[in-house]
Amino acid sequence: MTAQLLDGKSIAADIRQQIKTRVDALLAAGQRAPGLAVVLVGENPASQVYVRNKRKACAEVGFRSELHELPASTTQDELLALIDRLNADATIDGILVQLPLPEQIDEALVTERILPTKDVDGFHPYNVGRLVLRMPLLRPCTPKGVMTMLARTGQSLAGLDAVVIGQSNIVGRPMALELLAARCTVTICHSRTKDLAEQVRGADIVVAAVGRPGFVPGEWIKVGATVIDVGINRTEAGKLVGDVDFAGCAERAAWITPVPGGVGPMTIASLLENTLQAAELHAAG
Ligand SMILES: Nc1nc(=O)c2c([nH]1)NC[C@@H]1CN(c3ccc(C(=O)N[C@@H](CCC(=O)O)C(=O)O)cc3)C=[N+]21
Repeated sequence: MTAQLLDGKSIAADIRQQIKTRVDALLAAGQRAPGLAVVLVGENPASQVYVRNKRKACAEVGFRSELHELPASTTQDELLALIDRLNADATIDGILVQLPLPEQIDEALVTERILPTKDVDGFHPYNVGRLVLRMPLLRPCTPKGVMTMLARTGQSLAGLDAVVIGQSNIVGRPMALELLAARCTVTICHSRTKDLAEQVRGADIVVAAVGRPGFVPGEWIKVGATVIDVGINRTEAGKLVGDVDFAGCAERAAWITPVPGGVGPMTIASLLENTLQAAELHAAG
């Protein structure tokens, strides 16, 4: 392997340390700790793992977190009523409703019910619109975490060709907007893209967010490119693998993120940053 590792686990630990210092300063000034409410509906085992990791990270930096576990049979109105209560709760700065939700619940409607200043996922149309207009308030966590990692390579992003594979609302689209704001030339590829290999071959930055194990082979990677793997796929053996062929891509890339220990921990670090930012917004009134 020739690529340097973009070690999300270690960058995320740095960020937690910085946040903890700021929380300690808040507390020393007599202010309350930032508070995050996590809402988990149903019993998706992967969601339970993520939620546990998020709450552990909160505890580490001195945030208060509360978990609202609701049965899979929860109605949309019951969930909306909980969000209304959390919106009105002055000790709660951030509300995270873990996705996916059971099919009887409209995710878009739930997302829109969260106050934009408590929307620490950055999924509310208000926050999406702010990002489109290059005046972001709360930014989606995964793309924000990727931008933090890209900054750690020390390279200037202006003028680089970036290819984002995947066009989801939570990763691909906001990722493309972040890269565009950083003055990359951005291409969003998806299942109807005519020649994906050709697009990726020209890219200085490749962000893979497709949800298919090993989807991007090493032969597609331009020598010296930066490869960001957003995929989290669990194999039958219970192993966690990304969307790129790590060994093959690492032979050509200058920088690459591992899975696990790459984008995942950065997503959680960004959630902590957003929760602190929301607390500051709420303290300012
Ligand atoms: N409202 C909402 N917000 C989210 O941010 C959200 C969500 N719903 N639904 C599910 C996805 C997924 N997601 C991850 C976060 C951290 C890791 C993570 O820390 N991964 C570790 C491994 C964890 C493991 O062992 O499974 C790593 O990559 O090293 C993974 C995935 C947040 N999501």
